[in-house]
Amino acid sequence: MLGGTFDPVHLGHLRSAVELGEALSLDRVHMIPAAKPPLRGEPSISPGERLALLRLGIGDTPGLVADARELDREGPSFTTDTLASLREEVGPAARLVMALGHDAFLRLADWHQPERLFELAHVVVIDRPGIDTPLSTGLRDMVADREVEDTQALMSTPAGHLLRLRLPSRMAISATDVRHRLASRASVRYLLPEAVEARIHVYGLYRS
Ligand SMILES: Nc1ncnc2c1ncn2[C@@H]1O[C@H](COP(=O)(O)OP(=O)(O)OP(=O)(O)O)[C@@H](O)[C@H]1O
Ligand SMILES: O=C(O)c1ccc[n+]([C@@H]2O[C@H](COP(=O)([O-])O)[C@@H](O)[C@H]2O)c1
Repeated sequence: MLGGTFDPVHLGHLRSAVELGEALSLDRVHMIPAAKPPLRGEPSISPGERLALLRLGIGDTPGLVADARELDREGPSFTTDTLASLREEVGPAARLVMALGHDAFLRLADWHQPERLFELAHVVVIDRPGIDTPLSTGLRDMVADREVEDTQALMSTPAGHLLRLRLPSRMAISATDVRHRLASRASVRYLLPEAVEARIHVYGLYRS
C-alpha cells in the first residue's frame, strides 16, 4: 500500500507507486487516500474529491489500484486498521508492504500502534529529494533490528522488516507546492497528470 492525503495526487506519488511495484516485483500497489489523516489538519478538499482525482490520475495504469477502504471508516484513518484489513484479504503468508516517503517516516514513532505495523507488513521508506533529516533516537531504536539492505531480504518473509529505497525517478514534487501554485494561479503543468489538472480547473478547486 501507498497511503496518503493525496491533496491532490501528483506525479511524485504516481511515479513512486509504479517504480515501487517494479523494484519489489509487487502484484499491485493499492493507493489509499486517508479520509481523516491522523497527524495533520483537515485537507483542502473532501475525501470523495481526493479519491476522484486519484482515480483519474491512475487511469488504466497497470498494477495501480485506487483503494477507497479508508473512506468507509469513521474516525482517524489509522494505517494499522488498513493493514489489518489488507492482511485479512491476502492471508497470513502473502508479503505485504506499507510504503511511505522519508518525510512521513520521520514521524512513524508518533503513529497509532507503530509496532503493530511491523506485525502486519514490511515498511519501505522511499527517499525524497531535499528531505534528509536524521531519525529521532526513538525511531532509530524502533527500527534498528528490523532494517534489511536489499529487496530479497525484505521479501523473504510476509512482514516485519524495514527497507530504505532510492527509486530511479526521484521527484521534488509536493502537494503543498501544487496547492500554493493553484492558489496563486501559477502553472501546475507536468506536476500532475493532465486529467487531474483538468478536473481541478473545471471544479475550481484549490483556488483560495
Ligand atoms: N515526490 C514524492 N516522492 C516520493 N514520495 C512522496 C512524494 N510525494 C509524497 N510522497 C509520499 O507519499 C505519501 C503521501 O504523501 P502526501 O499525500 O502527504 O503528499 P505530499 O506531497 O507529501 O503532501 P503535502 O505537501 O500536503 O504534505 C507520503 O508517504 C509521502 O512521503
Ligand atoms: O496510523 C497513523 O497513526 C498514521 C499517522 C500519520 C500518517 N498516517 C498515514 O500515512 C500516510 C501519509 O500521511 P500524510 O499525512 O503524510 O499524507 C497516510 O496514509 C496516513 O493515513 C498514519
